[in-house]
Amino acid sequence: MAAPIISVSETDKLVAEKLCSFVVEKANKAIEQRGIFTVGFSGGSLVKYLCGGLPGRSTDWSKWRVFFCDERHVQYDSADCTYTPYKEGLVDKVNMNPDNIFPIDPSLKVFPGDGLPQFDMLLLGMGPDGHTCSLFPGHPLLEEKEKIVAPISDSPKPPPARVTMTLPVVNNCRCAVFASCGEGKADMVQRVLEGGESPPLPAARVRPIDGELHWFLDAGAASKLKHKM
Ligand SMILES: O=C(O)[C@H](O)[C@@H](O)[C@H](O)[C@H](O)COP(=O)(O)O
Repeated sequence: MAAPIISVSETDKLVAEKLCSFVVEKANKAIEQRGIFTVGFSGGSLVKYLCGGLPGRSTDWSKWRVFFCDERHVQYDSADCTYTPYKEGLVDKVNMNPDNIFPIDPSLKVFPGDGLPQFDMLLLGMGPDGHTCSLFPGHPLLEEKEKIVAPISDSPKPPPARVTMTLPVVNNCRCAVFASCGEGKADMVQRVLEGGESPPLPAARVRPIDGELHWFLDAGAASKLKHKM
């Protein structure tokens, strides 16, 4: 398991800029090597970073396949939906074929465990409690080993009903990327990256087995790290 590669930028705008350059660089390498780039998006601030920074970049969007690390169990027209702002803020803007973005189907109830998919990249956020995807501290889903996607009905972060990738899928990716900004995340970033807690916080459990792990932070979120980058 590779050690996390931490990049600190002064502001969240610079984080988004650096993050999007990194995503496109990895996408173009994947397309060159395997003809396709499979990526998972998360909700929260990442929507703003990616929709703000990806349109206009030089990549073959027809080779992208977009999935979701987690999604709220709401209809597509709900303000809580993660898919819709990406559809409007990225897919439609770059004329990506809508057939190449795979929203969670809210009508599905069971997510049978298939073979473990390997994503080229999973783009993750971290909540103030150290959650990532919809995997929350102390939640039994953290121990899920069979399902590749699982429902949760008691998310402490509203809305309560969500579906999420599980850790076996997340840790099977080629490259896991966190983007976290703001002083409000500083304590948790320090605990996740330097705390070595047991049991580990959800975001600290993201350690791709054969993949890379990157953290893009702004100065605020990195301000409590003891080992300055
Ligand atoms: O749909 C969601 O709620 C997200 O997938 C969630 O895991 C998010 O990434 C974190 O809560 C961080 O969100 P912020 O970066 O906005 O704090």
